[in-house]
Amino acid sequence: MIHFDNVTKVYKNQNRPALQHVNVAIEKGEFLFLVGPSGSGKSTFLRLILKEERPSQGHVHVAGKDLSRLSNWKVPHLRRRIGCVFQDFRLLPNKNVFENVAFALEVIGKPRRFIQKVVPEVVDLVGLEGKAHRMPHELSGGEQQRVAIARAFVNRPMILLADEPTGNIDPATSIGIMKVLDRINRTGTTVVMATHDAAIVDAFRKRVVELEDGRVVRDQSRGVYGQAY
Ligand SMILES: Nc1ncnc2c1ncn2[C@@H]1O[C@H](COP(=O)(O)OP(=O)(O)OP(=O)(O)O)[C@@H](O)[C@H]1O
Repeated sequence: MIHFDNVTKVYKNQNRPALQHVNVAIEKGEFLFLVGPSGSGKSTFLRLILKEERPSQGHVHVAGKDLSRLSNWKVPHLRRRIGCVFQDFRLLPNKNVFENVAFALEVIGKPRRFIQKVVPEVVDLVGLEGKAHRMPHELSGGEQQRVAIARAFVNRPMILLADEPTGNIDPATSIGIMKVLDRINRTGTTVVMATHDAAIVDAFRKRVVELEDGRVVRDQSRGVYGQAY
């Protein structure tokens, strides 16, 4: 589903590569934790999948397509098939839960009847039943992140990218967020989650790819956050 083929990324005016000779193959339906210290290249890895950045060397393939050969006009189509969740939720503050999730479908022209049907299903899936009419400021951080996940998933993307989704959330609530991501993964969506959250990584025992100075230093199935000796 996602293949990094000897990918090196050097940003303009930087000497040190953000990623160096990265080879990672992520298959359809996998759940992968991307870990590593600040500045190790995790966000760069995610941005390359979205074609927000281009590799300086090597190739990134997503869903069988080499992104370097993907025309610019096809990039919006690629991004539509990839849901994104961020540390800071990024909800529209003047829209309620239903409207925040519905908006993701409105902007891609889905019919109103379809929106009325699928939004409540996804709001329930993320555990916000009964809260569709709450405004973001009436929700806890964990609940706001659930809305952001619902919005990212409502179009049934093939891939969900999550960049530090539990970064602003207390540990107990983070477990709930992880369970939602796990539920989404079980529907067949490939999930890539960049995180510093050792407790989460240890509790969920998924594949772990660790970056250090832009290099893959570990690729372990059912890993834990620190090195398992
Ligand atoms: N747009 C950019 N221009 C120049 N350098 C950048 C840019 N984005 C990232 N970098 C550099 O690339 C390296 C990797 O950054 P990246 O954001 O991918 O790391 P990260 O692992 O996601 O860090 P964090 O956990 O702090 O988010 C860092 O040295 C960073 O300073």
